[in-house]
Amino acid sequence: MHDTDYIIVGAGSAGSVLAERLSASGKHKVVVLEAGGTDRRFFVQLPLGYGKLFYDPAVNWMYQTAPDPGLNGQRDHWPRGKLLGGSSSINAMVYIRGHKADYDEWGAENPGWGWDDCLSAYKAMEDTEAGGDAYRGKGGPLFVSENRKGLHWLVENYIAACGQGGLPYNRDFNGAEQEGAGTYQMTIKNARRNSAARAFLRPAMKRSNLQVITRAQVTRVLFDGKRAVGVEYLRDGVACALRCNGEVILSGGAINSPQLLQLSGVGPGALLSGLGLAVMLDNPNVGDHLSDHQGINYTWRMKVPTYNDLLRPWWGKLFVGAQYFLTGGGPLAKSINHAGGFFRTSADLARPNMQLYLQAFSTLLPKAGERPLLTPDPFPGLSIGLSNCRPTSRGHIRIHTPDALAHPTITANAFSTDHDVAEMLAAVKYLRHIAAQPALADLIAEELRPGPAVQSDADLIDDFRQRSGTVYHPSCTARMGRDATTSVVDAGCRVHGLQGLRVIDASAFPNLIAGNTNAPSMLMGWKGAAAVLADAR
Ligand SMILES: Cc1cc2nc3c(=O)[nH]c(=O)nc-3n(C[C@H](O)[C@H](O)[C@H](O)COP(=O)(O)OP(=O)(O)OC[C@H]3O[C@@H](n4cnc5c(N)ncnc54)[C@H](O)[C@@H]3O)c2cc1C
Repeated sequence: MHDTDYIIVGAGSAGSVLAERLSASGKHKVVVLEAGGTDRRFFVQLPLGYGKLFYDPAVNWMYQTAPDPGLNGQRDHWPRGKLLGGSSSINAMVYIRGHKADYDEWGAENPGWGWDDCLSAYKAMEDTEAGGDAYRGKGGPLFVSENRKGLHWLVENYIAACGQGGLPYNRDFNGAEQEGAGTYQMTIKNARRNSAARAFLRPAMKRSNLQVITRAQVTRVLFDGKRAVGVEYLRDGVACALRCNGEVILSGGAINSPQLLQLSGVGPGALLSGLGLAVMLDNPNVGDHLSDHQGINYTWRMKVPTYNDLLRPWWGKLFVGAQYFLTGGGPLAKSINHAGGFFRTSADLARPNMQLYLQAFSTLLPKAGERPLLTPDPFPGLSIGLSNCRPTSRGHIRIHTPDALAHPTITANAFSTDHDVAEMLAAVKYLRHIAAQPALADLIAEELRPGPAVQSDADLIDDFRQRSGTVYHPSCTARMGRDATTSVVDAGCRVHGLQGLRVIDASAFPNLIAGNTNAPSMLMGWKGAAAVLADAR
């Protein structure tokens, strides 16, 4: 007998939920191995601290993609959380579950993953500030803030402009309908980030049957025949091994889970043997089907003050700091995206294919020696961003060395299909359509990016290839499916062809959902845990 029943690799969105669920009964011993460290850091807890985590290697894997022809040959920066809570500890905290049709697509091939099943799991998971109803849960472990108070006043103008432009107000994107413009609900509680670690892992860490080991990077899954029996990991440079009685569960996220499978001999056989690795299972789907949302911001100089005027000067920083600490309010207590929406680029579409983000500030001009995106501009600026919901471009994750500490090659292949280019072109035109409505147009001084000179289709396309990038939702790299020739795990998240090994995180999404991916990653943890426990009986 070994010291633990389950080993969970990664304490991110899915791993935190899994750890809580698997340890809840007290019957099972669970060990979580997390490559990063604690989430008890000021800028992790402070909601608007988000910007400070973007390039911080202390909490961030800081991946870079291979040069991407779809982005004019540029490499894209891919932040991923490397700490308790994983990416839910560095993300922008927007809480979106996706469109119900996304889940019906999941369920068509994977029993138990259709909308009705996923809806009841979401409802059990949630504690929605706005109150429970047919679509929303109340009393669950995950508090979701309503985010209706203390918003920047330009949110009202934005929602009014969308209405004038034909996109009506929607009170709850996670309710009956996704389409419309409105405010985003947030994983923020009492003015602090409500990561999966805070909502799930930390309360469970009080249990004696759950052990969380930080700064422990798993480098390989150990097998006995075709059964996973443990892992090897590095902790402070020391090689360690851990074996389990039950199962090994990979929750390292959409980049690391396929990387770890490949390092363990599970993946494209020719690639692995070419690197001198023994092939445990030849499955070319491991690391394949990489899906991600691409986004771009349009930015305007405004005639009226925005958060730039408050967040840039020293006196403004002092003011918002005092406001936060004395009242728990103000811009520091919120995400950068107060509002947003979902729209269709063509009336013929059955459901929205684009997502909007309103930011009542702009970050076009980095300070000398500073990375972009960190400092508000020295003039009143406003940005509206958008990202696609169901891109057809697919990339892949592949190791290029047996060195487990090296980052894998990320080939994003952004905008590599005509479909994705055409719908993004229609979408950026729609942004200008919204900005041209009186509720916003009367307040706009000029368009700064891309600027009025960019008008032709060719120039608009070149602009988004030049300026767009990931909106941080890589998924599907160990995708779920019935057929082992097109997928990696089955509907119970079990790796096809092996025993005792599951992948439970965003890599296991059968398809990318329409919206942000923290909620569905936690859903993976919630429903994945139920599958593990069902098999333990
Ligand atoms: C900058 C940013 C902004 C985002 N904004 C939003 C948003 O506003 N709303 C939203 O819904 N989603 C957002 N997302 C996406 C969302 O947070 C992720 O999709 C989700 O957190 C992924 O969950 P996961 O469990 O798959 O992986 P993660 O949460 O990334 O967890 C993986 C964990 O495994 C650990 N790990 C990896 N490899 C190993 C290893 N070998 N050994 C041990 N541990 C390992 C990692 O350190 C990490 O803690 C954002 C993401 C980022 C990066």
